Amino acid sequence: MQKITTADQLNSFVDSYDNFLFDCDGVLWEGSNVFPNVREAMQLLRTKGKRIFFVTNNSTKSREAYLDKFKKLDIEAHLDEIFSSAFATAAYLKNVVKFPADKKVYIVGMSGISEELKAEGIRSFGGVEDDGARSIDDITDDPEVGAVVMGLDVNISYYKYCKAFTFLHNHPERLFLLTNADSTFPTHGTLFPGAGAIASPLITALERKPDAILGKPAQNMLEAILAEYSLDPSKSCMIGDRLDTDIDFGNRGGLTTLCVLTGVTREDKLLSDSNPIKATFYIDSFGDFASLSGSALPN
Ligand SMILES: O=C(O)[C@H](O)[C@H](O)COP(=O)(O)O
Ligand SMILES: [Mg+2]
Repeated sequence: MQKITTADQLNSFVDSYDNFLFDCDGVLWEGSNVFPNVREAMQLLRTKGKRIFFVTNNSTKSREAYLDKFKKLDIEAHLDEIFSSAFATAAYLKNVVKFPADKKVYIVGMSGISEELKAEGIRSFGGVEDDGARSIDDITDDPEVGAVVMGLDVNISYYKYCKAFTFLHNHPERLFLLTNADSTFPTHGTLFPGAGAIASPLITALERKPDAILGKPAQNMLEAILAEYSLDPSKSCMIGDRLDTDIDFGNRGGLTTLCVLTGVTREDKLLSDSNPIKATFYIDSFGDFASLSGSALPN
């Protein structure tokens, strides 16, 4: 695993690939805080004619909402470049499961999931509608439920767990899907519980594992991107901050991988003998693409 620290190493790295797939949280930004020189680094790649894709496990926003975020943060992005675990989950229900029209999905998560399901013509309920303090007294089963989908939910509650449990307990025929299983969420200058941590209480209560987890490292999104854009994996690089999602995702797909140290992974963890997931390369930050090549803004 080589650390990129010089202009020559960076130029040789960038010139070796045509396509760059970016994780978002922990690579480009933390919340709405764009890391230094990210805009300039992204512009450098686009100026060199590189194909850019964004592949996020964050299911709280739809692709449209992510496009708005990119615009607000002044980072060039196009809708067909954006892939999220909410999108992957909706596509899985539509194209793989062939989810029946007379069934609906109960969501524990945020608007990204309901909006992507709606875009695929799949009926859903719950999500942000169930936010706030609610009584569990009136929770009953609903025979129309065909699946429960869980993702990062910053407004999680016992009420939501009870509803999801009710729809899945003693109903093995109903699908239990996670948009992603990230253990932590890099935000507010620290780490908070992630989507995987949010799902654990329900998994424990049900004594049942999810039927599918659609985000990275699952290959669903990568297969969709490679096929849709006829990308050559050997000329493609996945850039991420989490080893068990981003880097594993790229390694499994035969891509080169670059780990950045601005998110959840620390250099000592990355380099430790106990770490089973190795990246091809690593770098302190994606913004170093600009600072090393001399196209960074002055501090
Ligand atoms: O808990 C989560 O959902 C993840 O921490 C978060 O969404 C990761 O997003 P990504 O780093 O894949 O953009
Ligand atoms: Mg990340």
